[in-house]
Amino acid sequence: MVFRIERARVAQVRALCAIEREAVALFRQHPVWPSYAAMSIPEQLLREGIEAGLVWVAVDEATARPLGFVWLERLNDDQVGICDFNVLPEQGRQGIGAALLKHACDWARAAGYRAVLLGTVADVPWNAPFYAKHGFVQVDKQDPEFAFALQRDRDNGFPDPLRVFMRRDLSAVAADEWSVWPAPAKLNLFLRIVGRRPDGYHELQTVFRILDWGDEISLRVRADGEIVRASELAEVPAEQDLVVRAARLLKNHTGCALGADIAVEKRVPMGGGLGGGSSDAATVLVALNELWQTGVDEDALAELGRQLGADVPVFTRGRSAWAEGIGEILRPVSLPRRWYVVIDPQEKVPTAGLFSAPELTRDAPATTISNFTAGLARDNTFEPVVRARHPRVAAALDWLGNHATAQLSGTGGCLFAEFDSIEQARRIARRCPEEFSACVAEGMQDSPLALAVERHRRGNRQDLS
Ligand SMILES: C[C@@](CO)(OP(=O)(O)O)[C@H](O)COP(=O)(O)OP(=O)(O)OC[C@H]1O[C@@H](n2ccc(N)nc2=O)[C@H](O)[C@@H]1O
Ligand SMILES: Nc1ncnc2c1ncn2[C@@H]1O[C@H](COP(=O)(O)OP(=O)(O)O)[C@@H](O)[C@H]1O
Repeated sequence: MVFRIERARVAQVRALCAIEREAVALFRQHPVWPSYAAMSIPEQLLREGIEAGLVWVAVDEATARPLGFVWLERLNDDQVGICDFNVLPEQGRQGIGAALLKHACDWARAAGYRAVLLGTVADVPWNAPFYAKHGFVQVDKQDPEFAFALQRDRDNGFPDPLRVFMRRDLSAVAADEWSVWPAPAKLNLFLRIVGRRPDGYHELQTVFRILDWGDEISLRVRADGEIVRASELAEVPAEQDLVVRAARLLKNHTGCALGADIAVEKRVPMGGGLGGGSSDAATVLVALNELWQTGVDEDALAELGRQLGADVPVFTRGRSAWAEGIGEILRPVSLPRRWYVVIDPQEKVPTAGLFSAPELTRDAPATTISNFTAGLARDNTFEPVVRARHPRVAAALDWLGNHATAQLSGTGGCLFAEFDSIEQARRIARRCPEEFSACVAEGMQDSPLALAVERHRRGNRQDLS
């Protein structure tokens, strides 16, 4: 069997759940069976894992049929856990499990995590002994970090003596190895155009909320000084790609002699008003500044970002913020913990075209942070223009508007609604009509990029000490 490992897709959720049922059936004669038989993977959770890029699948090279998968979860800023891991029993003994496990651990290390943890069954060869063969060591299960998992076992009737927890430590990545960095999406929680500058650019007021969901950038330092894009992006030649332009800009600004290979895993719809391209650029600026050790400070990185696009500085600074000017005058705002259903109506909405629309309101009344915080400013100046010009976006706004307060992000076409709990958001996302796509994301105070920078720095410091 020739197989390859790739990131799982949402369309594979059912197939992965079926693999889990088959793999679990191996425990039919085992004391854990009653608790395993009663449980199955909640499809929505697996779907969210896939959207977060935390699930990898082994597929048959010839037929693309899924043969096994591994699913990681973030436990805290420095550790990931293996949430689930299964290979079809008929495909055992071909190295599929070992390859999946290696892939997941390699990714965690490249993302700066310091350890992978898991809970498994002590006495079957394909569980604890398999992990031991791949570098995992048993840890004290009375450690408070496992209290939650042990309680869950008790609730599910899992026999306690058969449970073991294991851990594999990871070393920090060197600059000439691939490292991975998040490029989170943003929402505009409101957006008003309050004026126009002599150069034609529009003055706006907005609140950028950074999400825990977005693209992923892989970087590897090159000694030859070249900037090389190692992934394809539909309709965007390498020279115009914001990630290449960001790397060149930082290189020219600092005179750094090093180069970089850059690969982008795109998840954020392009031109959707979620700032995906801007965030990719910001991540390249911030992460290369770490890897090249060029020491550019936060203000100077934001200024470089501004040269690439109005939305870039909020991502380099890495905090949800109130914004004015063309989006570059930023003030951090403290926002309550909220979850969002983000809908992609799958319609391209051109930003420049909307800014030049004659019917656009360009003199909306300016508001204040306290009005926004009091819930008095939730409008988006572009919404009526986008509604009139883009019927699919209007239909998506109407659908979401039947369940919650629907808002356009940026110039659209993506839209969202805000919820007090993740469960409420999931309930609505599940009902999304097939012609659109929906995902659930949490609003962040600090950007996942800022957290990743801290994680990589901690890792390097610990390895040095
Ligand atoms: C309006 C926002 C809100 O987040 O929309 P989205 O792009 O996210 O939908 C952004 O500020 C957009 O930022 P960004 O997408 O980086 O815009 P840029 O590349 O700088 O500009 C694209 C074009 O939009 C127009 N433009 C953009 C920003 C602005 N404040 N006034 C403008 O008139 C200009 O014609 C410019 O050539
Ligand atoms: N790395 C990139 N990712 C996305 N878009 C890019 C990138 N580089 C250049 N672009 C161009 O920037 C445009 C706007 O991208 P994006 O930031 O995704 O949307 P928006 O500004 O609506 O939030 C895209 O349509 C594309 O032509």
